[in-house]
This record gives sequence, structure tokens and C-alpha cells, in this order.
Amino acid sequence: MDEINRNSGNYSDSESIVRDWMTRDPFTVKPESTVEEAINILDMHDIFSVPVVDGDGIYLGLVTKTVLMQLFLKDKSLDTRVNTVMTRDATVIGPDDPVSKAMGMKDGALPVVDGLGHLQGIITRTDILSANSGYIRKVKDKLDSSETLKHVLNSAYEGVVVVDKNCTILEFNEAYGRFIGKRPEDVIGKNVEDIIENTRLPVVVRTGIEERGHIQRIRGQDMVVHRIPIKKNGEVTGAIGMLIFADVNELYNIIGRVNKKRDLDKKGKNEPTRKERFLLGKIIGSSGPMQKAKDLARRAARTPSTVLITGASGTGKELFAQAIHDMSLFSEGPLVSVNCSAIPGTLLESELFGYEEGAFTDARKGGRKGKFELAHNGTIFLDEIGDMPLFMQAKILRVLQDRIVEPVGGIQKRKINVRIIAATNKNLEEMIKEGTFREDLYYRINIIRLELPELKERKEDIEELLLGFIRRFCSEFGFHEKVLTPEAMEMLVSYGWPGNVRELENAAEMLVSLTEGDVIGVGDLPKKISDTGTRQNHDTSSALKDRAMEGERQAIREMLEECGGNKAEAARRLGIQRSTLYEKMKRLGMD
Ligand SMILES: Nc1ncnc2c1ncn2[C@@H]1O[C@H](COP(=O)(O)OP(=O)(O)OP(=O)(O)O)[C@@H](O)[C@H]1O
Repeated sequence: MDEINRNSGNYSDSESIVRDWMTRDPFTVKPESTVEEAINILDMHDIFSVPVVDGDGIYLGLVTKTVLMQLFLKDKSLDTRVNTVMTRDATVIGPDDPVSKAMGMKDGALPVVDGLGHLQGIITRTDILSANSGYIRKVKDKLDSSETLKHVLNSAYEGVVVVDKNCTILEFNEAYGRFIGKRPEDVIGKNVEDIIENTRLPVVVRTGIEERGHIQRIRGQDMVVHRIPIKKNGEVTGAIGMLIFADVNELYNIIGRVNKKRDLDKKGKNEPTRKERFLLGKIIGSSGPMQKAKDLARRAARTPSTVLITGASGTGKELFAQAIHDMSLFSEGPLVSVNCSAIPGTLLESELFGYEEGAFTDARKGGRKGKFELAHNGTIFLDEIGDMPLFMQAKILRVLQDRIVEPVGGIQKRKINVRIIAATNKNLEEMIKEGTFREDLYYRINIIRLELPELKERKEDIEELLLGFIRRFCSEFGFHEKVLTPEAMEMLVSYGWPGNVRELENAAEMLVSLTEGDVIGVGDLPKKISDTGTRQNHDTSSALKDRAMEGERQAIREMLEECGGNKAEAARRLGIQRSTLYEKMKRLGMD
């Protein structure tokens, strides 16, 4: 039997295989069939040849029209059995052979015979034609997609280089070429080490381990690169190198933008992020003015704009400044506080701007950095800015405008990147009228204005603050948690708190430290507080309190409804601790 290259092919995967295109279950004749029977089959089905197969499906030979014609010429009987006249050495083909091997066949169809000699089918000229058109389509698609790939590579903003296992460059896009100043056609086919300095693609090819997000210095510029091995059947056949950003600063900008966007996305229109919730959660108080202040702080943190925090002493200005810094894009940098009223005017300049060596008699060797420079990439908190002498007001105007500092006695100016938060308990508008505060400076700092109300204007917060502070001090001092009697609480709430939250915090500390036992009663309160708790005051304040309590009840009820009764979620959304919510509900008779 003459086989066409059976098992000899090392054909490409995409080439058509006989098994996929042959005609299965072809017409056959038995060896004992007569020539007449064979002629009938060929005639009836208009075919050129018919295979002869025994009872076990084993292929024996082929009866063709040519052979039969010759029989007629020799006057042979129609009863002659086909096994005596069939062609035994006709060409056959294997089911796993490529269709291309069947091309150029003589007999119209080739029997397809497997390794055990069984007839699997026949492959006709029509089968070959179908297979070929399928193959051509596949090749065309492939060509199209490689064109598309080339186009994608060349329009990519990132540099891309592809090497084979010998580190020879196979692909090299235009972006990479622009960056290293070489044309792709000049580098393809060259060894990558001769083209790209410090390349680690050979290492990746050798180890098969990918490297993502590495910094590589190319042409004096730090680049972020990925190097990815290409594997086939577990073996490394090459690697891809990608230059991701034109320079690392761009990466930082992108990270900043991504973080900002993530924060914006997370807050779904205006919802605080987790970090914001955590930081603002440290600021106790859920009264309307406090919620407004927290919301403004959160929004201010998302911009680099200067913030002016105003409010009486002890209202939490510094606490808010800290929270804004912690929530802002400057939180990776330091928060540097300067109390403008505590530093003598003469020293303030060198304190803020630093000085160069030899700037004045006592100047430290090597000079000293000022607070503005120390706050570089972070936040500077100018506390009590209303107490800054006029000559200094003029000097810091320049920094606020251009972010440029000039150390005392220095000639070199320095550019700084800093977020400014100023605070004061003074009435700056009045000071401008009096001529003690510069109007131009005022407009420079009064960009985002956060006004913190006095405690007496948000009495609803007093209980929450007291409970929070008492809990904190008990835990700090290792005490069992102490509770206030309702009368003591009422008296504390009706007190005026001229020193605001600072005074209240100190009072809570004193009460926790000095009260014996776990219950803090009216007798434990400082005289100034119990004295003001007269009946008269008490009457007016309790009417006020009733209204406030009803307001609170309603707010809690609504939030609980919104949260499907989930108290933890309701507390979170109200911006208070879960335990505070429980305590409040108990006090408001909502259990
Ligand atoms: N809402 C609050 N929640 C918890 N603690 C607070 C709150 N407000 C203020 N405090 C605390 O009260 C104290 C005084 O606050 P802070 O120093 O921020 O006030 P200030 O307005 O900057 O005061 P000053 O004007 O006197 O500098 C601090 O210990 C602060 O942590």
C-alpha cells in the first residue's frame, strides 16, 4: 500500500487535517461483491471509485471506473468478484495527514485509512476544496490581526519591546523608538542589550519571572517599567518590556488623581470616605453646626486651598486643622504648627523663614530651616494669625502668593509646596478696620472659611462630649467606666462653658480623677458649675432641652428607619459612636 507521508508530517497547527474534512461512511463494496454490483454503485452515485472493505471494516483495495473499463475491453464476466480485479496498491491517506497531501490525486477520491488498516472515510476533490478555502480564511484572519496588532502597538503611548528567547528584538513600537531616539526598523533583529541601556529583559528570559513596576533609568530619566516573560507550554520563548510612564513624576500625579477620583467615587456624590469618617469621628459632636463644620472640613481637605478657621478659644480650631491635614493630599507630608502669638515678633521671621549661617550674632552654624520649609509637601498651621505683627504680615504675604521663602540673611530663595491653614479667635474684619490686620493678607487666607461655634450655641453636643471624654479618661486612667447622674448631666448641659470644649474636657478629666466610685453626682461638680445651675436657669434651659431632646429622638428614629433598624449603621451615619447611640436612646426613652 502506498501511503502519503503517513505520520511524517510536522505540520503547523493551523493547517487543515484530513479527519476534519473527509467524507465519513462512504459507499463500499465487499470483496465477494460482483463487478456488476460495483458498476451499479458507481453509476447510481456518479462516483469514480469505491473502496473494498471486509466484514471487520479493514480496507483491502479500490475499484475504479478505469479498472472496470479495462475489464470490459478484455470481455470479463459481470459476475467476476471485485477482490480479483481491485487495485490493491492504490494511494491512501491517513486521517491525521494534512489535506494538502491529498492534492494532485489521480482517482477522484482517496481512501482514508488509519494505522490499524480500518477505512475511516474518503477524501474527495470537493472535500479538499472546502478545506482549502477554510485554511485560506484562517490565514487571512491571522494576517489581518497581526496588522491590527502592529497598529495597536504603534499607537500605544507606552513603549513596547518584544524579544525572543535569544533576546533578539522582534517588535519595537514607535513610542519606544521616539524615547531612545531609534527607528524600529533599525533595531528589529538586533540584540536588546545593544539597544536598551540597563535592560533586564535577558534576566526575565532566563528566569521566567516577571518584574512589574520597576524603576529603570534610561537616558537620565527614571522610568517605570514592566517586564513580562512569554511562555509556551511552560517554556520561556521570549519577553515583553513596557515603559509605562514618560517619567516618575507623572506617576505621582496619576496616583494623586487616582486617589482623588477614588475618594470622589467612594463618597458617591457626597458620602465621606472611610478615612474621612474615621478622622472626623474623632471630633465629637453631631449638632447641626458641627455636622456643617465637619462637612466643610472634609470638602476643604480635597483641595489645596488655604483655610481660615475662626472661633473662640477652645472650640477645636487646632483639632479641625489636624483633621483637614490628615484627610488631605498633603497628609503624607508633615503638619507643622506655629503659634504666632507665642513667639516674640523679632524671632518670628527666622522661625518662619529660617536663616543662613552668619545671618546674625547668635545664628547657628549651618543655618536653620524655617517652619515653612519644614512643612514642605505638608501643611503649615498658622495658629493665632491675628496676633502676628504687621511687619510679619507683609512678609508672609509673599509666601502665600508665590510659595517662595527667603531665609534671613540668605540670597537664595526657595520654592515650597505647602498647604496653609490659619486660625484665629480674633475678629479679623474688625482688626482691618482698626488697621491692625492687613486687608490683602486677609483676602489671601480667607479662601475657605470654617467658623466654629461656641459650645453654648450647640448645647446638643455637650452630653456627647461629656460622655466621650469621661469614657476616654476612664480608659486612660484604667478606671471602671463612670456615669453621670441625670441631675449632674442636666447641670453640666446648662452651664455656659466660656472656655468651650477645652474647659469641658478639663472638667471631665477632673470629675473622672476626683470622684470616688462609679457615679458622678451634682455634689462632685465644681462650685462654679453647680452655682450657675439655679432653678431659674434650669427652667428655661429645660424647655430648651425638651425641644432638643425631641429633635434628637426624631433624628434617631428616622435614621434607624433608613438603616432598617441596624443601630451600628445608624450610628455610623449619624457620625457618633455606637455606644453613644445606645446611651442616647436610653436617655431619650427609646429602648
Ligand atoms: N469636637 C471636639 N471633639 C473632641 N475634642 C475636642 C473637640 N473640640 C475641641 N476638642 C478638644 O478640646 C481641646 C481644645 O481644642 P483646640 O486646641 O483644637 O481648640 P482651639 O480652638 O484651637 O483653641 P485655642 O484658640 O485656644 O488655641 C483639645 O484638647 C481638643 O482635642
